[in-house]
Amino acid sequence: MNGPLLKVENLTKHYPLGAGIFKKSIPVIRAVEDVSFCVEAGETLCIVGESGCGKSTVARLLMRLVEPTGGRVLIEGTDIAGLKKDALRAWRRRMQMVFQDPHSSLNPRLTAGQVITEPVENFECLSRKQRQALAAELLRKVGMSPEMMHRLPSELSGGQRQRLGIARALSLKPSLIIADEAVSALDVSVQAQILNLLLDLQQQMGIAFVFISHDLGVVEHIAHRVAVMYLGRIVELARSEALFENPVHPYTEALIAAAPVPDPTRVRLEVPVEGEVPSPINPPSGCAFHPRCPLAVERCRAEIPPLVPMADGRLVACHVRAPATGQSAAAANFSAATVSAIRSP
Ligand SMILES: Nc1ncnc2c1ncn2[C@@H]1O[C@H](COP(=O)(O)OP(=O)(O)OP(=O)(O)O)[C@@H](O)[C@H]1O
Repeated sequence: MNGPLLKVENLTKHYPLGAGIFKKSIPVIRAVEDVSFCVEAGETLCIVGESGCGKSTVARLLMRLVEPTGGRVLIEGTDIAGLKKDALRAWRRRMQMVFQDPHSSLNPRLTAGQVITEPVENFECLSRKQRQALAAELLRKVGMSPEMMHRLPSELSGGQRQRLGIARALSLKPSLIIADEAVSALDVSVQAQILNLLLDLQQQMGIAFVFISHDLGVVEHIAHRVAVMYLGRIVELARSEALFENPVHPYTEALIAAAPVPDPTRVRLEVPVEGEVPSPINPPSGCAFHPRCPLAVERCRAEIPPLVPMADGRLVACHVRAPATGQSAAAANFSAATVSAIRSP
């Protein structure tokens, strides 16, 4: 395969606030603004940021559950917006989603076996025997006993329900799984089991993940690369180790400073982020982070900083820490191309 599995170019989503008849310009919620990134086969890209920064909207745009206001999503080079019925169905097999709340995302009237085989049966007819064999195989794959196939979701624990959601996502042998806060509702020990299961499945089946989380501990455990979002925009995109060892954007630095430190040898940064996330209806001028940023200068109030490539390949949008030079600004104008430059090996 040439090029990345998933390429997102300048993706934008604005939700109109009402439909005023007399107003020429309707106010909008700027949920996602000019977001670009790629995901390689077998890679995990985590998207992090505070509540409301647009993470779930990115997930919904990737799955084409909502239409973008601008930008494109390409799977193996094909723009999903242009796909017609059959091609869209075929593409949907390749990308599956695992949701935060396995309880509400599983049909309570179907047995675990039916939940697992339902997506496949949308594409092909299975005999009773084939259904049972598939359900048993996938239950084993996610560490559950095949006997569980006769249980209803309400008869399973939270961790078992999330395993079931993963088994269902695996049934179509996807190349990419979008996991939106997939472990947030679980106890810490169950979270660790599910994360390790996802890592094992990635190794066995070469699945790529876009993993959305607000929990930096989880992200550090599983990410190859991390995109940090603030008020709809990516402000830093870097390899995971580099990001956690040496965050460059002041917002990334503050997020890491505010996270609990499981490793006692790591020195906690001093200034956690203060203040509220501003409204996405009327975001601050220039860099949206400037009202909360200890480093803000006049330029931050006036100009939106472009994502600029740094010496180690990461991308940072900050006038102070990553000022755009003539050359880097030219590269940043082609942000999608720039993002491709730091694809995983
Ligand atoms: N269907 C919608 N209609 C209007 N506004 C929406 C809609 N969906 C999301 N938003 C708004 O878009 C912004 C981004 O929301 P989104 O759910 O993507 O953020 P998030 O980072 O996933 O937050 P959380 O971690 O709390 O789920 C928020 O201001 C939200 O209120």
